Amino acid sequence: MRGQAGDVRLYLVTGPVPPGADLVDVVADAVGGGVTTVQLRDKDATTDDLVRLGERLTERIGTRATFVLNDDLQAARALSGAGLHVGPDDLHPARAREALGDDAVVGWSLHHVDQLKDEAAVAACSYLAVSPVWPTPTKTDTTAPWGLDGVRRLRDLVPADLPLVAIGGISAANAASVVGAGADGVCVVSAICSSPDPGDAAHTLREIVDAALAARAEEGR
Ligand SMILES: Cc1ncc(COP(=O)(O)OP(=O)(O)O)c(N)n1
Ligand SMILES: Cc1ncsc1CCOP(=O)(O)O
Ligand SMILES: [Mg+2]
Repeated sequence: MRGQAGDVRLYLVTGPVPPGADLVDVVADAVGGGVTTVQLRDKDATTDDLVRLGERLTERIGTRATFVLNDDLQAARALSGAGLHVGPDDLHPARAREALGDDAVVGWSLHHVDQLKDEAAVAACSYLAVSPVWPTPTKTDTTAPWGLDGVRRLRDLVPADLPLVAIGGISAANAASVVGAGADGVCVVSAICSSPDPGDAAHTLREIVDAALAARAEEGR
């Protein structure tokens, strides 16, 4: 059972915000600008920290965006309705599905094409993520970047009804090319979190993604 992916068109993964800015305000502005899914990611936070911050974030976001935790199943379980994003070195997606139930959003990063041979994992997921498309200073411990050819290759291999998002080095300058290559949504950290105006950055990205999805639909792809 895959659960519902929710709307993955513009997917914000949290990261460092400029000095003096509050992450909750940044995320709220970004959701106001058009972010459809928010992932709380802080590799240094404890489960308690994540739950406390998750409560503040979900209170501000309400039902305007899907909310997902990175890596931490316990934190996801503590936050009603939260989903979980895992990678191949984390909890297996089928275990996350069992723990969170049929309706939860469960996402899985694709680092290697061989991961698609794990049918139980793919079947448990609400979406898959091409990770990373390009190298990025935001996360340096990645496997080799897929590039746009990798996005095309994975879109051909992943079941057509399973949303495929893309992450890593994506900005307003290249988001359309990622959607053109077959991604159903783009995930960003710095393009929004490092922006002096996160709401405007999200609005610009959302317009680009929506236009690229519409162009793809018109071409019948
Ligand atoms: C949407 C999305 N895609 C990929 C990742 C990376 O996950 P992972 O490979 O497990 O690496 P960490 O984020 O845990 O460092 C992601 N978090 N979100
Ligand atoms: C969390 C994560 N997973 C793969 S790349 C990445 C970071 C993406 O950050 P940015 O959008 O700033 O390139
Ligand atoms: Mg992980």
